[in-house]
Parts: sequence; C-alpha cells; structure tokens
Amino acid sequence: MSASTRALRQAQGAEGRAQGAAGRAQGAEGQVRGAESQGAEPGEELLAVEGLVQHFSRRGGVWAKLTRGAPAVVKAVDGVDLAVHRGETVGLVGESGCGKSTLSRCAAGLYVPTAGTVRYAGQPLHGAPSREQRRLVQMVFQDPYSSLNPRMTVGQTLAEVLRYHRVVPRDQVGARVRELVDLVGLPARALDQLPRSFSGGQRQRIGIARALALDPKVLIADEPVSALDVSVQANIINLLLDLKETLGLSMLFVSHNMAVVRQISDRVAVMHDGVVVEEGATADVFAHPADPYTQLLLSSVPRLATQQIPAVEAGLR
Ligand SMILES: Nc1ncnc2c1ncn2[C@@H]1O[C@H](COP(=O)(O)OP(=O)(O)OP(=O)(O)O)[C@@H](O)[C@H]1O
Repeated sequence: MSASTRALRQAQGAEGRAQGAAGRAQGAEGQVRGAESQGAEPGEELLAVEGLVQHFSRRGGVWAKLTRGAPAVVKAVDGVDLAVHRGETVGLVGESGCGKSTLSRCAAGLYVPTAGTVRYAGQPLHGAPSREQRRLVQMVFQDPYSSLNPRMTVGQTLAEVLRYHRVVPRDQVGARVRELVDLVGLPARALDQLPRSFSGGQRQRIGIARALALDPKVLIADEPVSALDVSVQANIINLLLDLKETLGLSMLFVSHNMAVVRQISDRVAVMHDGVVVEEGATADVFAHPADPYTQLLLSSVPRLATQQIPAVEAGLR
C-alpha cells in the first residue's frame, strides 16, 4: 500500500471510504489502469495455501454418469503452495479445468480441502473458523446473478449480509448499505431495485458490494469479467483496482485471460492439471516464461506483446 493510501485509510471512517472510492469508480469509464498495481512493495504474507489438495470422487450421482469411463477420482488441485501478500494482486491463470476455481474456493474457506492448509496471517482458515475469520477472505464470482435472490432488492440483500454477520450495529445497517452501493459506483436508486433490473456489469458491481459488505482483507475474484461484454470489462477491472487501492485490499485474481491477468497482477501463478507450474513477478513471467506450459499459453496470445488488451481497447472506445 502506498503512503498516501495508508494515510487515507487512517484518516477515513466508513463514510470517507465510500465517497473516495465512489468518485473513482464513476470515473473508471476509461482505460484499464493496471500499471498502478504493479511494482507495489509486497507486504507480509496474508493468505497462504500450503500443500493444498482437493480431490473429488466421481462415484455415484449424475456426475459419475456423465463422466463414465473416466478415473474415479478427479485431482482438481494436487499439491499447491501459493501466497498472497498484503497489498498485492496475484493472478492465477490456466486453461479451463486446470483447478483454478477449486483452488479459489478452498482458499476462501468454501471447501474443506482433502489435504493441506489455508492460513490467514498464519491462522488456519478452515476447520471451525470464527465469524470474524470467515469475513476476512471473500469471493467475487463470475456470475453474480445466480447467487442473488431474485426477489430481494439490492438494499435488502446487502442489509441481510450485514445483519447476519453482525458487521455493524443494527442501527447503522441502512447507512452502511448506502455506502456500499456508492462504493461500487451504483446510484442510490439501485437500493430499491431487483437484480433483474441491472445489466451484467451492474450485477457484478452488486456482487462486489456484497463481498465488501463483510469488510474483507482479501478478495478472491474468480473470472469476474469473463461473462461480461468486452466493453464493460475495463470498467469492472478499474473498479477492482480502485477498491484495492482505497481499501487496502489484497487480491487473488483468477482468469483464463492472460492479457487481463497481465494488466492487473503484481505476481502471476500458472496452473496446469491441478498444480502450479510457474510463479513469479508478472513482468518476468510474461517476458521470460520458463515452463513449457506457460510458453504454450503465451504463444496462444500472439497479439499480447505488441497490442493493447481487448479490455483496454474497449475502455478507449
Ligand atoms: N464438485 C466437483 N465434483 C467433481 N469434479 C469436479 C467438481 N468441481 C470441479 N471438478 C473437476 O475438477 C477439475 C477442476 O475444475 P475447476 O472448476 O476447479 O477448474 P477451472 O480451472 O476453474 O476451470 P473453469 O475455468 O472451466 O471453471 C475439472 O476436471 C472439473 O471437472
């Protein structure tokens, strides 16, 4: 985190935080400003997975019928060590099915891993984490719509999260809900609207607001822009970059899109068949990929070296 951001965080209450980021979020209609995040001094190790294994059994159920003839166990994640340091964004890349989502869900405490540990600031996150610990790491999903209750307004959804997790005293729930909506660049009238009234990009803003409602320290964004029109992708990426800076968040950014990951990440980890095959500073990995699989991934993005990424192009239109 930069000195100015640290000073801002110290000075701000929740109100100042909301106003600061909202202004930036609304001004994020231009190009992706990924360079801001790169070169930041990495802080202490915040989220760490060690020796993480997640195997799924194919025995029984519809899944087994669909995959008849395949091995009985899917080794979705097969021994991964990965850390996200305070204030940094780690990009997790790899083709579909390599285990990115499974690793993210384990890291967020949504799955109890087959083996290995997930720690936040040295403390195990799975097992029986406290209410406070559960809030520390939150996910933003590819399709926020499927996880929003279609019969609840945005205001009701956010208020429910705040009340259930007792994030703020009951008499402050309304004010905090308004701040959250402002924080993600949505107008106040969004509070009274149902999810179906929003575009894909706006729904993703709601998904981000819901994750932020729990006041997390680490955000895990699993393909947060891949379901969006290319013209909207840059806005959401810029919003995430702004929120990361303003709130001092750390981020694990999961994507199959090498160009987007390059733009947003300080470090990158490349996943293949359930393991991380290469990890390093983003600029180094992209300039000098060491693993043959990374080389293959990069060679399939020929425009990358010389041209703007699609999201940037979209943002400039
Ligand atoms: N609940 C489950 N039961 C059985 N197998 C699963 C389950 N979830 C994921 N898998 C399998 O684990 C492997 C890794 O899946 P995962 O979704 O983590 O990959 P991914 O890299 O995120 O791919 P995508 O981007 O397509 O989601 C795949 O072979 C997938 O079919």
